[in-house]
Amino acid sequence: MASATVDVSGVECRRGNRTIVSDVHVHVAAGTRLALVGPNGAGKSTLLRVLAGLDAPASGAVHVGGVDLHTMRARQRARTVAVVGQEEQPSAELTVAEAVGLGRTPHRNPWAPAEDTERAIVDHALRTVGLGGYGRRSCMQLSGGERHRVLLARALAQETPVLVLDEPTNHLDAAWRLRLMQTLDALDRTIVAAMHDLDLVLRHFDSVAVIFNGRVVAQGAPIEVLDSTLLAAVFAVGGDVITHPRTGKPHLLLTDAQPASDSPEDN
Ligand SMILES: Nc1ncnc2c1ncn2[C@@H]1O[C@H](COP(=O)(O)OP(=O)(O)OP(=O)(O)O)[C@@H](O)[C@H]1O
Repeated sequence: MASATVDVSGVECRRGNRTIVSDVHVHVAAGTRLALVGPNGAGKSTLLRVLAGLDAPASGAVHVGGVDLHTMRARQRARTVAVVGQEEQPSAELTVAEAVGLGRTPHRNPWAPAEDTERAIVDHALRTVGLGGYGRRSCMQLSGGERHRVLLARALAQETPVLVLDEPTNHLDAAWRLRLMQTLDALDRTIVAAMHDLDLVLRHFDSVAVIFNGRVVAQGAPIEVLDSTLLAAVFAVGGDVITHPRTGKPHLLLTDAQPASDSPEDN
């Protein structure tokens, strides 16, 4: 498994007859991490579903490693992109190991019994998300954060060159947020993730694409893109990047929010 480039060219996403996101052009270099950010309802999840191959674009194309994702057969696509959705839950009827083992489906002959190497991959993925001793437990007996870590383990076990994650730090406690980011940092995979925590984006992503009103309004290195002008215009918040006095790393401190508008935007 090697990481792969992701090229999004002229993508438009629709829900029914409504255009949610249009004219998206993004290049993600192999082995790098791109964060999609934007306010609630901006279109991040809608775009991610297209980038994961779950939905077809209304126009434009997504190429992974130079191959059109939406013309791949299902098995090839599942060997190319692993995805964890925002509200996804592992099936309550499965044990933790079975739920993670689903990530191996695209690699296995469905009639073959689980081999040692397959088990080792599942065990390794579980240990990576801190659930090493949980394999035989029912998914029903897990907390919300643990269930989310099962889904991340399933995506890791899928061993795809590309990971698509919709708000992967939601449901996670403070330590696991940081551990997850450090785990993603260490992976040689191309990662596209919708993120609300802009501070984590600043330190853990190579690039950021800002979606606002269905358009990518800015993209580039997080430290350059997430300045106070953009925070005010897109997120309606004040904020500044400061350097941590001990680590020397940049942190984004949000200061205040502008009053909310309560009129839904219908386009
Ligand atoms: N099935 C649907 N049919 C019609 N409109 C939809 C549907 N799903 C989402 N939308 C609309 O599409 C827009 C984008 O939704 P999306 O879930 O992609 O936003 P998001 O940026 O991921 O938001 P959040 O940060 O709240 O998760 C929203 O205005 C939403 O109301």
